[in-house]
Amino acid sequence: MRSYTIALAGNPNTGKSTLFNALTGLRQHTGNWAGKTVTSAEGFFEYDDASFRIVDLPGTYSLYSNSTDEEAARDYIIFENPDVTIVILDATSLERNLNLALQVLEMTNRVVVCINLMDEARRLGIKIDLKKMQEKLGVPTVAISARSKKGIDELLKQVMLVASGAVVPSPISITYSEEIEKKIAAIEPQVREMFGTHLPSRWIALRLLDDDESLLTSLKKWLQRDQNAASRKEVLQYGETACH
Ligand SMILES: Nc1nc2c(ncn2[C@@H]2O[C@H](COP(=O)(O)OP(=O)(O)OP(=O)(O)O)[C@@H](O)[C@H]2O)c(=O)[nH]1
Ligand SMILES: [Mg+2]
Repeated sequence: MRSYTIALAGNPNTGKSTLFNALTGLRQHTGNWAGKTVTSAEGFFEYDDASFRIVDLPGTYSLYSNSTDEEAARDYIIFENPDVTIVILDATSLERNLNLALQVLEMTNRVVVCINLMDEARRLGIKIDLKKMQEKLGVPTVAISARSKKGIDELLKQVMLVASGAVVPSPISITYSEEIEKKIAAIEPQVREMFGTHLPSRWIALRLLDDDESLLTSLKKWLQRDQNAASRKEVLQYGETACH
């Protein structure tokens, strides 16, 4: 059976845990304030002959290093490399929520945008042009009401397409000022040389330009872990050859 990992990212209070519970049958706490997710919970479900591990990340407004929540969510998306990141947006405050979506899209193209609380938006008379949003963002975009479990099937269908590689999204790419773009162009090749294609080099170059100390620490840890993994592999290979 194929198995995939999904991360759930989004602003606080957008219904991530409600969706997580609907998919896994678990009971992550939900609700205003008291229900805030503080650590990443994980659960499992099956869909279309595949098994999915799903990680409910803490809600964040951004993925810069403003808090341990933001660092945890950022590190998960960058270093754990989930097959799909679902970004959940609150349909009633899309403008604010899209900020986080754009940040995730700079980190990975394996994203499905999920607009939740559609029932609430409808009640408030808010209309959302899904097709246009999908065109602009460049990734599959679906609308759901997690609390009443509406739209979940379509969401899973899109998640499966991205997870399996049947759909390879090409997200909107943000162009910065000439000055910043020049600096990115100078740094990015070195970043790529150091981290290969495992990590998003343009995004890392941007964070380095921003002097993101916490990301630097995480990158060092990752390199260490990676080097350890490489040397473990070498030892194992050596052991195997020695045994034959
Ligand atoms: N009307 C409506 N309310 C919803 C929907 N989905 C979730 N909610 C409500 O929104 C509130 C927040 O939901 P949670 O699932 O706890 O949100 P969260 O994103 O996990 O929040 P954090 O863990 O703080 O980031 C709860 O009161 C939910 O019942 C929905 O589709 N419609
Ligand atoms: Mg939660």
